[in-house]
Amino acid sequence: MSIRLNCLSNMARRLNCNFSQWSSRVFAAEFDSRCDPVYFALSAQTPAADEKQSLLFQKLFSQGKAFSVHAITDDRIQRARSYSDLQDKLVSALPKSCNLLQLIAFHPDVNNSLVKGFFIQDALNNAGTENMLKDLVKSEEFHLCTYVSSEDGKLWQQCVWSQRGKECTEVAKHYITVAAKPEYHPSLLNIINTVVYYSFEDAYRVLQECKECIPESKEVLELADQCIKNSTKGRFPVIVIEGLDATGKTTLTQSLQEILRGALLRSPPGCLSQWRARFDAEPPLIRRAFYALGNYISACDIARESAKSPVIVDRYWHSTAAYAIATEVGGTLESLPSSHSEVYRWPRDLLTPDLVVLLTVRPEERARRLLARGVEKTREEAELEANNLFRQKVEEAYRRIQDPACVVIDASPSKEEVLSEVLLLIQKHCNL
Ligand SMILES: Nc1ncnc2c1ncn2[C@@H]1O[C@H](COP(=O)(O)OP(=O)(O)OP(=O)(O)O)[C@@H](O)[C@H]1O
Ligand SMILES: Cc1cn([C@H]2C[C@H](O)[C@@H](COP(=O)(O)O)O2)c(=O)[nH]c1=O
Repeated sequence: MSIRLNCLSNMARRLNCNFSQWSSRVFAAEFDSRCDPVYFALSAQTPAADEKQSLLFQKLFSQGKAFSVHAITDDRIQRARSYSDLQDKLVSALPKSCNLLQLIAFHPDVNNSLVKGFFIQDALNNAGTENMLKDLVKSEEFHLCTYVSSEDGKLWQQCVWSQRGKECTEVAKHYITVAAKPEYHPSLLNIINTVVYYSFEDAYRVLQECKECIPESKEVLELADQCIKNSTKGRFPVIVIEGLDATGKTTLTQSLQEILRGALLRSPPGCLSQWRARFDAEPPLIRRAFYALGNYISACDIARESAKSPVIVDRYWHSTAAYAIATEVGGTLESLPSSHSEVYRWPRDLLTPDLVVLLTVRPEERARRLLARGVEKTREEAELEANNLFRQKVEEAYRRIQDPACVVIDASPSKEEVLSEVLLLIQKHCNL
């Protein structure tokens, strides 16, 4: 009995922590990934009704009844998974008349303060939508906001609903005001140690926290436990080949292995293959920790093999960080962290290769190669094809990673030409 009470009070504390700071958050609603989000804040005081406010209200509230839902538990694993579940539920359960947008809530300049959620505009004011959303908050992992206007329609308020016992109750109400656009896209607040991990321990900790809800984590952790920490390179060179899908990495790495009589490794390593699909289905916090640990396990193999021969690696840290950053950062290419941002730094405890080559291919040629190959695509690969902006973001993030930075090669020419150019680079950088 006392254990159950403890659990309940812990849960209340977890929920309260995010909730108590709710009214000091800024909100960003993403209407179009190519434009800036629409920012708003909350106020206990009646704000002045001016033109900026009415433009904001038009954008937010002219498309029918509006709602928002956020996953609010303090447990980061539970929050990330609840958000994913919420997305799936909303996509499948909301009526067609609803517009579903991402709505993030954050404290400007406070790292890891970002809470993800959704803003829903229901053009047909379906009564069922509100009931369905109220049902959702029953689980206590979420809270729901409804939006109401003053009688003259000049002001709007956000009402927060939370489950109290058997009732879904209104627990707070604030005016909505315009908020200034922050200096950096708010998604940058949650990059470090949320989608990009800079040490073995940080990635390891995430999977440890998942042991209960994802039993496969234990097996991945066991493999990670076996790898030697801070493994260092042997006397032979280590060459990493990076690039978007279908830029020719497999083709080139196989040729290099033959010519240099080296070992060919990849990240994530083969020993993790059986769990890859399982972790690909998890939210970024968990999925990216899996890939990060994959690099440390690969590093162990690289250390061993580079004592015997040159080592060629098909994808490594650059891929892990570039895909994570590009997926997480909303908005345009300009929203990416600036070139010298700490998000592009190399983890201090990860074995550093001698040379990293980034293969770039003209988009039309890449599309031709993807089509010619015709194998099954991951969701990300499909997105890369469909979404030119995402492709540019991944490639730009690759180019910004430092120490070691990658050497960019145009891999659009023939296989033979690409190979000889990379061999020249290897000679220059690795004394081979
Ligand atoms: N230089 C080249 N010119 C023309 N076709 C190429 C060249 N390099 C590779 N290809 C072809 O493009 C396709 C993709 O190449 P490959 O599998 O080597 O890419 P990849 O980068 O390893 O892809 P992924 O990351 O998705 O595994 C293959 O059909 C391959 O034969
Ligand atoms: C290594 C690594 C890969 N990914 C993603 C990026 C692509 O969508 C696929 C490509 O993998 P493949 O094995 O080369 O076909 O996986 C990632 O997100 N993070 C990583 O560290």
